[in-house]
Amino acid sequence: MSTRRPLIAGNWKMNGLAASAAEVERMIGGAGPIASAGVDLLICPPATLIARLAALTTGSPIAIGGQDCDPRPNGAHTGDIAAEMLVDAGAAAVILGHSERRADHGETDAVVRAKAEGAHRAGLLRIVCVGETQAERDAGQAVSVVARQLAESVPDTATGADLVIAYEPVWAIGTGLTPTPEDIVEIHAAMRGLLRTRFGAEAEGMRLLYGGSVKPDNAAVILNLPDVDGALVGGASLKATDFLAIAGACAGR
Ligand SMILES: O=C(CO)COP(=O)(O)O
Repeated sequence: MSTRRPLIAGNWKMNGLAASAAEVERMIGGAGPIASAGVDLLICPPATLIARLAALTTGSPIAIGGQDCDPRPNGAHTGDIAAEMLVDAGAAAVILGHSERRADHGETDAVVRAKAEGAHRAGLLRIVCVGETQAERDAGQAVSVVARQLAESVPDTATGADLVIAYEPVWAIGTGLTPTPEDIVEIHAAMRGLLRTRFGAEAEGMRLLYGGSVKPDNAAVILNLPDVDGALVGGASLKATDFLAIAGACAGR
């Protein structure tokens, strides 16, 4: 068993209104034993809820994060949010390069890398997402696509303490489909190897999350795989009971 602290992170995507605070209150209510078992918990709501939920979770085991940030610290960029603003609102982490942003907003590896530099400047934990499409997997390119994204999206400043990678195969997101355990192990082992080659001993501290249709009923199998240090959970992170069940499966490893 590794010494890395597992992380269960929830990505709420474009979901959540002020009333969602009640769900987070329920999460706080069940988080104690999970945190005591050494599992880190993070919820990444839409930007509009960061300050509210950061205030709510202060003193609890649940941290709050953003879902994106601009690379620049401030300026005339209407609608964009700097990493420093996420910190100011109470965020401790940020998700970067999610496949939905890569697809919806044309984010390239170079853009994701610049955003990760911005997050570093602001002192945020960076969760960089990688993952192949169905067509890429069918073409036998899953490992090479992830290797390229890892090489080009992760900045040289990455450390074990401030970089998390989330492997999220695009075809597994929101579909109820997941890779086989063997396929997850193959990708995570490849990622660990590439990070070791590039970052040496720092790579041992970098947490590798799996994401894509993680649910209470598959969490235990996935979270017990080698080099899986937690999960990035979409739909199931919107409900306290599901999120806590997944995190509980992690605590029980
Ligand atoms: O994209 C995801 C998390 O970032 C995964 O979403 P689902 O868990 O809803 O498949």
